[in-house]
Amino acid sequence: MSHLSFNDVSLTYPARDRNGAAQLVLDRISLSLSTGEFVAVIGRSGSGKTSLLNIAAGFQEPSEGTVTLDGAPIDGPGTERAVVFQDDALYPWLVARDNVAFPLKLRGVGERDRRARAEELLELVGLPTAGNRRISELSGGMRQRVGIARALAAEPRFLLLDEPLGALDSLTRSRMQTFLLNVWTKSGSGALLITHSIDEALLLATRIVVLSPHPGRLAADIPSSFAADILSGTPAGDVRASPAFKRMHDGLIGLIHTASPEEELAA
Ligand SMILES: Nc1ncnc2c1ncn2[C@@H]1O[C@H](COP(=O)(O)OP(=O)(O)OP(=O)(O)O)[C@@H](O)[C@H]1O
Repeated sequence: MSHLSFNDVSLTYPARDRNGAAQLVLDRISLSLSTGEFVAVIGRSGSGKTSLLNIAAGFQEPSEGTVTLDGAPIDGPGTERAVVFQDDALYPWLVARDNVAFPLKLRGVGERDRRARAEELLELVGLPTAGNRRISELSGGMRQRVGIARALAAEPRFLLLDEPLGALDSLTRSRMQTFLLNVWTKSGSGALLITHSIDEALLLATRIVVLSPHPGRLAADIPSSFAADILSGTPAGDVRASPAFKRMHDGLIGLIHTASPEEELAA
């Protein structure tokens, strides 16, 4: 089992100009994520969710504290942590298969092996016949699946997901939530999901972390069992309709309220 840990992580952005003030965005965050866990981070806009993910990805250095992978400090991006963004960021000049195979090419995997692995991954994400299709011929949901397949190609220990379903229509988003849950279970990785949707956090996560804004502080870290219900076959609609789900949903809204009373709530 692997562990990705934030140890007393703070982040301050410098003042934008001479008259501005430096901005403390994350304040002493300590949080650990293991493979086999799915942690969703929720909180008001500006609470530092994306900054937290960027630090885990190695795109942004913390001002204080460290992020460690199995005890060793990370000092930049690495193939053991794959990132999926809201915007799929695929290479439009490559067909779907070559997009998925790209990280393998970087690793020096031979053409035949990368092709076979890319086909396997496309099958895993439910696109067994899309290998030769151009990115422009794929729907938004299909593109996100290709993006997820590409993220899985390097066999990362952790998937860092920044609103990966945020740009999809609500029907596609619901389908993709169940899909993402299944792919995550099969991959054996750990997942860190940034989402604006409390509903999505409840359906997918084994733990829900709430950040309070200005500066971002850890307001709550709560276990959740609805993802296990979905994985054992309960339809998402039934899970959502259960009194326990509604109670937890209301509880999280209350928590975000308490953490940021002056602001409007997430949907
Ligand atoms: N590169 C940057 N330079 C200066 N300030 C930044 C930078 N990136 C983000 N910020 C500020 O840091 C704060 C946290 O931003 P961040 O994007 O991490 O929050 P978030 O919770 O993900 O927000 P949202 O839900 O709106 O995406 C915001 O006030 C933002 O304006």
